[in-house]
This record gives sequence, structure tokens and C-alpha cells, in this order.
Amino acid sequence: MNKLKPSRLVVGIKLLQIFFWNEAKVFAVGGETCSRSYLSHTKMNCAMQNDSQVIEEINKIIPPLTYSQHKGQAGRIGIVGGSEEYTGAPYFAALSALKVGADLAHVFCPSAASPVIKSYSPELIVHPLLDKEDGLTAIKDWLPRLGSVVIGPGLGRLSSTMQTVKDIIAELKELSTPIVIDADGLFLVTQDPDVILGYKRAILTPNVVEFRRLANAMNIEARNDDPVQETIDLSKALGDVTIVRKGKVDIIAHGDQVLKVTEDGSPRRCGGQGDLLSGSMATFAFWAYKNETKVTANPGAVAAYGACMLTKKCASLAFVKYGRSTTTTDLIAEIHTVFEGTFEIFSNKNL
Ligand SMILES: NC(=O)C1=CN([C@@H]2O[C@H](COP(=O)(O)OP(=O)(O)OC[C@H]3O[C@@H](n4cnc5c(N)ncnc54)[C@H](O)[C@@H]3O)[C@@H](O)[C@H]2O)[C@@H](O)CC1
Ligand SMILES: Nc1ncnc2c1ncn2[C@@H]1O[C@H](COP(=O)(O)OP(=O)(O)OP(=O)(O)O)[C@@H](O)[C@H]1O
Ligand SMILES: [Mg+2]
Repeated sequence: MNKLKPSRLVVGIKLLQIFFWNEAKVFAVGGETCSRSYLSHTKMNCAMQNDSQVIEEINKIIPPLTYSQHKGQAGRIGIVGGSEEYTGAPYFAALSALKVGADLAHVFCPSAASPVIKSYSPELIVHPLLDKEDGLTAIKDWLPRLGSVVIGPGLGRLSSTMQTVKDIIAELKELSTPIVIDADGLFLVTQDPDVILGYKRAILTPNVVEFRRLANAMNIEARNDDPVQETIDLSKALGDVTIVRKGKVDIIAHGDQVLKVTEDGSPRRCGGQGDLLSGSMATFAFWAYKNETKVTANPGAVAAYGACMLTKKCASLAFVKYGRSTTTTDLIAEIHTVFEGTFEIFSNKNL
């Protein structure tokens, strides 16, 4: 009997997925109206009424792949994170930033985490500076060279680390660098919201628990029946930062501007998927702010949407293959396929 080899089966499944995504996009162009989505709070929401329109915006910010680009132009991303306990989180974030298309990823971590993170991957540049006496000075030398920075994956909550991170955030604000804040970075914001208050290039990516902590810290009225309004309220209370409220549906709010990612994702809740999201978002954020005149929506919201869509599709594709065994490494392995199936690739143009 002519049996289908497992590898062919996998390729077949991938092709079907890509086909159906493209079909869905075409359907969205033809069939969607503002009333379909919950994007009804502002004029901007109506302007960005369906997935294909937002993806068009994202296509405008993706850098072309040409032989004339030099290393660093597609992104030099910083990750401030890691601790003795958590070394996987900054690794997942940094590798995801690279796999989405950044050229270089720098991890700034404490000494104890550094050899571990280095040994996971030779592709990461790892600086064991976070707990060094003169570490902040050395880190400050690097910051102007970074296109965007993720603060928080696996960072831990030592008060000495938190003070250094506050100083790093202050410097990044001076430089107008886009900042993605996740995990223990969000803990810092909960303790001291002033560190990020009013910085419009900040993107905060809370999970369910982190959102509740932030909302409580900012005295946001709980609205169980209207999570969108609650997310808008938090964004406004923090001075129009971008909030990405992760969940079955991801809700993105930048002031009154709202986008929603309703992609299925997966029912597997293994740790590290939020790190894939924050790392990939940093690369999109660098591209979006660099090309902010090309997009009509807020660049932070556009970047967030790209990363949320990508992460959910990676989860979905990995789950088809590995089911209950799916781990974040399996999701990262799908970034290339998902990127090609979702966004326009400018390879072979302007060579
Ligand atoms: N491999 C790694 O090194 C990883 C490290 N991580 C790091 O681990 C540290 C702690 O992160 P946590 O996310 O555990 O934060 P917390 O330590 O604040 O714990 C949050 C708690 O809420 C629970 N929770 C999560 N989603 C929930 C939901 N929808 N409903 C009810 N409860 C829910 C979790 O099980 C957890 O017990 C951070 O530094 C983070 O970056 C994570 O990123 C996961 C991967
Ligand atoms: N209930 C859910 N159903 C489907 N997808 C979900 C659900 N909850 C979260 N996700 C997705 O999982 C990804 C990570 O979100 P999650 O809430 O797990 O972050 P996190 O807890 O910070 O993860 P991490 O373990 O990396 O810290 C996002 O893409 C989000 O959309
Ligand atoms: Mg997390």
C-alpha cells in the first residue's frame, strides 16, 4: 500500500494552513465591516476594521531583503532579563526577535544567568552586566545602538535589579527607543507606574494576572462585561501607552485606538509563549517606529498586532503537529512558515 511519509504529511498540512489563511484574508477584504469587530470605539477603529487592513499596514513596515542592506539595519534588539532562576524566558524572547528578522539580539542579564543563556545559543550576544557594580555605565553605552528593547522576561524581582532597570528605562525614554515591557518589568510598573507614565512608545504585554495587578495599581474600575473598555482605561491611565492584554483573544489598546486578534492559537498553555510574543514584538516595534510615517494607525498598535497574530498562528501550527507535547521551542520553529504565510515578503526586490 502506498503510505504517506510523515514528513510529506507535515508539508501537506503546512500548505493547507497557508492556503486557508490566504483564503481568510481575501474573505475579510470582501466581507468585513466595522460592525463585525469590536473595533467600534473610535474613528481609527473603523478605519482599521479588519485583519487584512492591519496586515497591509504591517507589510508597509517590513524591511525589504536586499543585498545592499548592512548588518543592524533590520534591527538590533535588546532584552533586559534573566536571573539565576529564569534563563529560558530571555532566550525565547531574544531568539524570537532574531527569527522574525532582526539582525542582532543583545541580552543584558545578571552574571549567574549569562553562561547558561550563552550556552543555549551562539546567536545571542550576552552581557553579564545587570548585577555588576559599574554595569549600568556599560549598559548605557549600548543603549543608543539598540532599535528597541524588551524589559522583563525572567528578570526576577530583586530590588537592586529593579533600580538598575529603572535607570535603563529612563535612558531609553531619553533616546525615544520603543520599549516592550513584560513579566517582571510589569511588576516594576505596578510598584511604580511613574517609570513609564506618559511614554507613548511603551508597549505593555500583561497576561491575565499581570493585567489585574496593573489595573488595581491604577485604580481602574473593574468591568467584567467590557474588557475592551477596561483595556482602554488602563492605557489612558498610564498616559496612552500601548496595552496588549493577552488571552484567548488579544486586546490591543493605545488610548482610544483598539485592535483585537481573534486568531485561534492553541489550547496548550506551556510557559514561554509570552516571551515569543514580547521578543517578536520588539522587532515589529523597531520596524513600525522607524516607518511611522507609512502607517495610519499607532505604530505600537500595528507592531503589537503583527506579533500577536504571529504568535497565535505559531501556536496553532505547532499544536497541529505536537498536540499535548507542544513546547515554546516548537512554536519558534514555526515563525518562518507563519511569517511567509501571513505577511508580504519583499525578497528579490530592488536587489
Ligand atoms: N522558561 C522560563 O524561563 C520561563 C520563565 N518565565 C518567567 O517566570 C517569571 C514569573 O512569571 P509568571 O507568569 O509565572 O508570573 P507570576 O509569578 O506573577 O505568576 C502568575 C501566576 O498566575 C497564574 N496564571 C497565569 N495565567 C493565569 C490565568 N489565565 N488565570 C489564573 N491564573 C493564571 C500562573 O500560573 C502563575 O502562578 C517571569 O520572570 C517570567 O518571565 C515565564 O516567561 C515562562 C518561561
Ligand atoms: N486562553 C487562551 N487561549 C488561547 N490562547 C491564549 C490563551 N491565553 C493566552 N493565550 C495566548 O498565549 C500567548 C501568551 O500569552 P500568556 O497569557 O500565556 O502569556 P504569559 O503568561 O506571559 O506567558 P509566559 O509563560 O511566556 O510568561 C499569547 O499569544 C496569547 O494570545
Ligand atoms: Mg509572561
